[in-house]
Amino acid sequence: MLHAENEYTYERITEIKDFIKSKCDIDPKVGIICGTGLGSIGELITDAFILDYKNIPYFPISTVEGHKGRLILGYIKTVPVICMQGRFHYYEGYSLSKCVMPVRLMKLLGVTHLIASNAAGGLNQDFKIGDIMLQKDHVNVMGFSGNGPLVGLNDLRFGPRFFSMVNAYDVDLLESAKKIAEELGLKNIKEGVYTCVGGPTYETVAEVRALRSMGIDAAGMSTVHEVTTARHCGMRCFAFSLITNICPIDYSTAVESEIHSNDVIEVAMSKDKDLKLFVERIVQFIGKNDLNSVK
Ligand SMILES: O=P(O)(O)O[C@@H]1C[C@H](O)[C@@H](CO)O1
Ligand code: HPA
Repeated sequence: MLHAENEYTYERITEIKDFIKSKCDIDPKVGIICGTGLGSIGELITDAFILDYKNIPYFPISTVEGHKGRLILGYIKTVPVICMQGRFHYYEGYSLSKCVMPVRLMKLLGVTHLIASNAAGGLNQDFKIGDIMLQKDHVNVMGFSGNGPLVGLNDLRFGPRFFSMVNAYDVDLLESAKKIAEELGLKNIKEGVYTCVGGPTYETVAEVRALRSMGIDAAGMSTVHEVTTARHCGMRCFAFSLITNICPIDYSTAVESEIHSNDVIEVAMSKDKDLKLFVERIVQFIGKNDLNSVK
């Protein structure tokens, strides 16, 4: 099968990078992607320089509720950061290579660490609404059919043609995040495997059962392709899912537990305080311990 050419070449993303550099002289080291309803993480940023996506050349726009569509550069506890207050999803009609363009932009701006967050449905029936699942791994179900962000010609300036996805979710960052959560007294921390479904539909009961049998703990509509792209260009990654609903695994309860996108946003926003503190401490940890560790 022939794939459409990726419009976001190295040269084009360099143009976007140069545009941002011409407006703002912050050199971000940590990139943050806010999930649905989790945009308040951006409020942590001081000396904030804010760009609406619509004012950045070649940038797509956010079309979903719960995603403001703003790029913020600034500092979290003296660590220079760049934050996407709103991400791009495949179901919005954007190709996966378009969805991940900002990750490559972050790389060209000097980012070494990515923190990705998302709202997700719990497939693991031991999970509860409001749990924070630290991602230890993912299953790239969209990739099983050859749909991935790196399909097409490879540009070695970003990374190699083939590479390992072992340690995609950096073990040291994961362990440190667990300790930070404990120190903060966050009780609802879980660990698990995430997958990205194409969306925009939520899962059928049969799909929940199938995904669960593959060892997947939470289903969402993002993150997998972002982390894949970040690893391709050598970033260290940490990701977490806020469990906004439990996916029904039984037909007898499926209808009464039917999910609505408003509930997703509401649950995400209700965890605002804990998640801001959590992200702040992780960024601080990276700033103190890890910034020079990227090979
Ligand atoms: O951007 P994320 O992955 O947090 O968004 C999730 C998946 C869908 O976009 C939306 C569903 O309600 O939330
Ligand atoms: N499935 C997929 N994506 C989601 C869900 C879900 O149950 N909840 C929030 N995002």
